[in-house]
Amino acid sequence: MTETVSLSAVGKRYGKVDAVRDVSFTLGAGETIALVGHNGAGKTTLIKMMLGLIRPTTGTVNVLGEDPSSGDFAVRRRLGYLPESVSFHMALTGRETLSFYARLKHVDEAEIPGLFERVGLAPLAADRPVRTYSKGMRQRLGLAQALLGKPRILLLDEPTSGLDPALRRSFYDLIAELRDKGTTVLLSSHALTELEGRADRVVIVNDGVKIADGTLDDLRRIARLPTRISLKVAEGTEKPQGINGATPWRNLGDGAFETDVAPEEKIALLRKVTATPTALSTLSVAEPTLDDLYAHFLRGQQRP
Ligand SMILES: Nc1ncnc2c1ncn2[C@@H]1O[C@H](COP(=O)(O)OP(=O)(O)OP(=O)(O)O)[C@@H](O)[C@H]1O
Repeated sequence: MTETVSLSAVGKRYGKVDAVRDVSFTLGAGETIALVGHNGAGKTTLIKMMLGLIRPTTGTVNVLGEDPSSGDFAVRRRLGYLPESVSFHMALTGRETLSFYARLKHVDEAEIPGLFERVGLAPLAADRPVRTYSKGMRQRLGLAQALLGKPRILLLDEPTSGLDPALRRSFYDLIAELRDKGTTVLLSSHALTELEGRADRVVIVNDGVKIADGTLDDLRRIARLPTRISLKVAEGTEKPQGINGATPWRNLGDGAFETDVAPEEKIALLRKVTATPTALSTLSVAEPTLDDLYAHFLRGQQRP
């Protein structure tokens, strides 16, 4: 995978605050990465260093082969950024807003109508002042602004806050389309559940330090959290063999049972309980969620 962004031992200190400490990771072309962390964990600071808006106190940042804070405009043109709180000039229309950013970025304004379509802002909305936009519409205008100039790298800070479920879905469809075209997409978010299955990789930061980095499967392997198996015994049948075995099951009443099983024992147990399929009326297997993994890695870091 072609590397587009690389951070090596990066640190950022604001006065007495160590906002980021010794963080290293790389991002690749066509990769969607979730940057996850509590409020104040250092996510925005990391994004601003990739944009060249602030310089690291220690370490180096490399974007498309250049130092983004060197003032080289060519690199910044290839970056799209959606800040956490988008604020536009309320008196300008959506179209005027995008024209303004297109001129700033030296991008051909012919792109603008296509962008309105792409982010689902109707042509009518384009000519209305931004003050009449809903929060979701402003967010979409922000995304259109970030997409100006067909960036190779998109840095999106909390991009789906303010979007309703339907808009979130269309937002992620758009992200998938961009990824297929080779764009690097970094999404900073607290909305862990919606990132599952959408981000190729997850980078977790806490208190300025990177505490985990990998695909969801990698993180599951490292965390070794149990899988929850829940089932219901079909009425009038004997309990399946696996329920009488060594595994401790919680009896939830009404024929329902659940247990948490270690990753390496999961398949063998499933084999046992499904040996007589007619003995079960329901069966579900829940792998640890990104929320569970996040909590696990935070706990690990807090251990002395
Ligand atoms: N300009 C600044 N001056 C002083 N401290 C700052 C500045 N910017 C950020 N910080 C501090 O650096 C730390 C990291 O902040 P940052 O905004 O990067 O976190 P974040 O993960 O983006 O948080 P959130 O999810 O709330 O946006 C926080 O303790 C914050 O108070």
